Amino acid sequence: MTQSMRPFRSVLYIPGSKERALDKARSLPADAIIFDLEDAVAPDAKDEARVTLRAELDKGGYGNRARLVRINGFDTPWGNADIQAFRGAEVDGILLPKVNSAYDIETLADMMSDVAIWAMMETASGVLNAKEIAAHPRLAGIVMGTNDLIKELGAQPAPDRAEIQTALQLSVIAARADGVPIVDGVYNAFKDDEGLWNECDQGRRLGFDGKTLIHPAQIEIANKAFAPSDDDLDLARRQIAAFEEAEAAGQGVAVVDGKIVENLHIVTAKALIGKAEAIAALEGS
Ligand SMILES: CC(C)(COP(=O)(O)OP(=O)(O)OC[C@H]1O[C@@H](n2cnc3c(N)ncnc32)[C@H](O)[C@@H]1OP(=O)(O)O)[C@@H](O)C(=O)NCCC(=O)NCCSC(=O)C[C@H](O)C(=O)O
Ligand SMILES: [Mg+2]
Repeated sequence: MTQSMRPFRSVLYIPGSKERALDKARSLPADAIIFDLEDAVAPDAKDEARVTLRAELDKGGYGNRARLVRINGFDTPWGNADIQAFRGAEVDGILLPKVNSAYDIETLADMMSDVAIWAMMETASGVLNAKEIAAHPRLAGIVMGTNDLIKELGAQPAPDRAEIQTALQLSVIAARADGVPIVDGVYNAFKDDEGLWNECDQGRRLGFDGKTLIHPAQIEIANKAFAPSDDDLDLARRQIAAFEEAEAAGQGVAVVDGKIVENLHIVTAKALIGKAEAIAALEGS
């Protein structure tokens, strides 16, 4: 599946130290997995987690889910060993935490020549440099780190996320300007389904491709929230049919449900149908 068509509705973090969770993930319906060596793993478990995770990835069994490994930063005692351990591993990307500028991507690109690089957007500098980070030729995707961002801003988290709206939007704009996927941050209250749904809905309206998750129970909600609904698809098909009819009659505009439909709406409608087909292909694989 090409990067641009790959669904990223649900992106589940799994601590690299938890063998049982690493195994369970083989049967979970997440679109993508972040195998975490950073914040989900305690300092004294880092070395063992690296070995455990590499062995599990070598065993395989994760199907068509995108597999990203979140390494520790270069400025930590573990970053370099993580890079050595995952050279040549069967993964779809390496996720670098706390990226501040395109220089950080360049540094990792020099150390790992053959793997797609993803960036965590979770520092004030990173957000201010989002455009140059997204534009780096090796950058394949962006993950919001909203916990670290709130911490660094000294902000107070609120249900409407007003404190990070600007950062969320700047990051989406940067990702879209360079055509890379972007997924929203985690919802910490993993037993609060209604709160998760509302935050997924907000993320979808802002333009995110999906949401990062911390618990398997969150997958179904994110998959539903970020998939085109039956009503969306029905409207898209009716728009395409009406526009084709208008074009055949020599007109450049159609009307559906009392609203004008122009060529730009048809581009969106076809992209929506393409997304639904990519989801069906992933779920059927
Ligand atoms: C949050 C948890 C600590 C909860 O764990 P636990 O109490 O064990 O949950 P359950 O008993 O309900 O688990 C039920 C079964 O599900 C498996 N499980 C749990 N979590 C995962 C998972 N993430 N992936 C796969 N499988 C999982 C358990 O093993 C149980 O299985 P079984 O025994 O077979 O029934 C825990 O969910 C957890 O550790 N979550 C991940 C936390 C994490 O990754 N945190 C770091 C990423 S978030 C972050 O860093 C954001 C960013 O950087 C920022 O700045 O915002
Ligand atoms: Mg973080």
